[in-house]
Amino acid sequence: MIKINDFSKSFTIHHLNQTREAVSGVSFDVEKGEFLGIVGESGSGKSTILKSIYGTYKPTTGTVNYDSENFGSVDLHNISDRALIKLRTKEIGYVSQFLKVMPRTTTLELVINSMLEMGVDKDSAAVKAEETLRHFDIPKALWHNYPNTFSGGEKLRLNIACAVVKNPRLLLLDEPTASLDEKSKLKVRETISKLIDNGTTLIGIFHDLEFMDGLCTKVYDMNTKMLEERAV
Ligand SMILES: Nc1ncnc2c1ncn2[C@@H]1O[C@H](COP(=O)(O)OP(=O)(O)OP(=O)(O)O)[C@@H](O)[C@H]1O
Repeated sequence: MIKINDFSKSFTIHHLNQTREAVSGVSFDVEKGEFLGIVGESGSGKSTILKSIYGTYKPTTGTVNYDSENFGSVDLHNISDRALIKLRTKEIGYVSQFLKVMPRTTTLELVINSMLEMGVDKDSAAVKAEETLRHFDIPKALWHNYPNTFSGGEKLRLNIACAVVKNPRLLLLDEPTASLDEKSKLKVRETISKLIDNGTTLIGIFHDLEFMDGLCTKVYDMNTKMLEERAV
């Protein structure tokens, strides 16, 4: 479903007039229904790879190919903005540690909107949104609040809720268990397990990959640049 070939990314630091290489020489592929974990030390370029799969960054060299339901096989960096938006709405989800808040949008509305943009009707979206917020232990008292005041863990749980209600074909997870307590981490693990059962393909960055033991089918190590199969 995803094929990354000889990927590298450099950033230009304009005020220093410098170019910095964030990552280079990365190649791997992920088949439909697999769960790839990316490991490596801080600053090794894990998030940069994930953001490039989401189309936020363009690679400096190499290609990122995706086998899309709507468009067939596409090079994610040679498609139109409109196609990329459609992929993000309908096919590819992204969970980061940082919540993207919308002005004057409550927590409940944020989750409902995630589904409305996919074409789900308003009543079904409202029912599913409440069910999902309950599942991720976001207290009802917070549903009508603006989430910009949420704690780190509440924001992360809301981010995951907004992504999973859309039932994406491919879900990118950037440290989805960072700052979560054991109970919330178990919820995330349970959710990932359900997504795998539903055929979702996942690529995730985890500091404690052991927590995903038994779920991860492959691990890419940024230090060795090796892809290793895992028994599940
Ligand atoms: N937009 C950017 N502009 C300039 N440098 C960047 C940018 N994004 C990332 N970098 C640099 O690229 C390198 C890789 O960053 P990245 O966030 O991908 O690492 P990471 O492995 O995900 O780190 P961590 O585990 O600490 O989150 C770092 O040195 C970072 O400073």
